[in-house]
Amino acid sequence: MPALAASTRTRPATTYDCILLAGFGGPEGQDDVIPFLRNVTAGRGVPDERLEEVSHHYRHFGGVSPINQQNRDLKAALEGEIASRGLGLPVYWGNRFWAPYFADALRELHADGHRKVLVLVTTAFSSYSGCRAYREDLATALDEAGLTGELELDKIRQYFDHPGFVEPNVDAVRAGLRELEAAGKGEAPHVMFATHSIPSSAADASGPRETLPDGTPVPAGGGEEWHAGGGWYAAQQRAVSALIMERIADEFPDVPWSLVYQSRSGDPSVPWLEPDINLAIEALPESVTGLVVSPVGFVSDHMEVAWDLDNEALETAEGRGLPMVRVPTVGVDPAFVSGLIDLVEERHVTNAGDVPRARPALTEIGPWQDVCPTDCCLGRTAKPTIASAG
Ligand SMILES: CC1=C(CCC(=O)O)c2cc3nc(cc4[nH]c(cc5[nH]c(cc1n2)c(C)c5CCC(=O)O)c(CCC(=O)O)c4C)C(CCC(=O)O)=C3C
Ligand SMILES: [Fe+2]
Repeated sequence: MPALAASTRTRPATTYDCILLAGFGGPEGQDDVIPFLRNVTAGRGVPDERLEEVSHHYRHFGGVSPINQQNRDLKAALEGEIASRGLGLPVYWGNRFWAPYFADALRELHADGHRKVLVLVTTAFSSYSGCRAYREDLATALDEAGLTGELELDKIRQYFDHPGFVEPNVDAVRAGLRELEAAGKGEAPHVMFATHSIPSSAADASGPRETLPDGTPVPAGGGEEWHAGGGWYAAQQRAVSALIMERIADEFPDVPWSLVYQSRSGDPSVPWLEPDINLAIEALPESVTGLVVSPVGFVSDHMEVAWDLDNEALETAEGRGLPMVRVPTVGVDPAFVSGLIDLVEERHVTNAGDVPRARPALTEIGPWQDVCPTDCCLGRTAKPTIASAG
């Protein structure tokens, strides 16, 4: 392309012609609850008692998970940000486990004439459940919609340490500590970063096995701090949690904190990431005067937050007379929305072969890879995926 054309352009070349917001999905009424849970657990051997137990969480809220409305709100916010930047990229929305399903969204965007899709996943960290499963399910959905080979699907990088994800979390934790202080409980606070537990084997297999995002080989033996215990999934979470605490140290220095896990399921004899948040709350020293819980592992205040934190963890804290403030997830915070569109623009330029944009990353382990190697977050079986190398 002639240099003149590039220099006179006011917006980067449009490499993609639409965005697909890829969500988890959730039930929207009592009749949806069991079919939704069967979708989530299909082929995983999750016992009926567990489905029964989880169905109560949803039943308690009228069978409605807040997650779909949260994704509708995020879609609208992304559309607003795209319009304000003059990017002209329509946003479609599809889910892994509830309508609108991925295949519905792919059929819709294909019928509208789109062919090059940039997928934006509603999870920040790297794991089978948070990255690869979305990529596998999109490959399956392409097949189901008869569109394999018709559509090109790429995915923005996992954004755990992108400023758009980090800054709202920093603000939230800071506000939580101020709230404890205002309530007279800020003398000896503790901060917990809560994230979804996953099987330890899945955690160990999270992220790339052979090649780091910058192309260098993964060190043998996993001796590096970032790779010690829980693979990349836990390493990313440790790094982001530490960063958030560093960011608030000007106002709240030396506040003790911990990374804890929630919502474990499956066979109790199979090891999952620990400690569970409830046990961790019980184990806090008597001297702690107040607890701030930040659900850093999630991007919206969906059921895992509304139930497992706002009911269960809160009850545990109340049980020992400990004031607890659960602070919000990024949701539709303008900084998060704008950060996601920065990530879209970053990819636009990269793929156009134009001058690469800065790839902001606030921890040493980012910026995360744009394209996952084939062995990244590998599950039990290697299924076809979108957006992987080779
Ligand atoms: C890492 C991770 C994320 C974060 C990344 C991401 O956001 O994707 C996440 C998010 C979510 N998980 C959710 C719900 C559920 N997760 C389940 C089961 C499981 N999650 C797992 C992991 C994760 N889950 C795992 C290893 C299982 C075990 C079974 C299996 O291997 O598949 C089950 C089945 C019942 C149970 O066992 O609890 C349910 C109902 C909802 C929707 C909430 C709402 O409705 O508002 C959301 C956003
Ligand atoms: Fe889950």
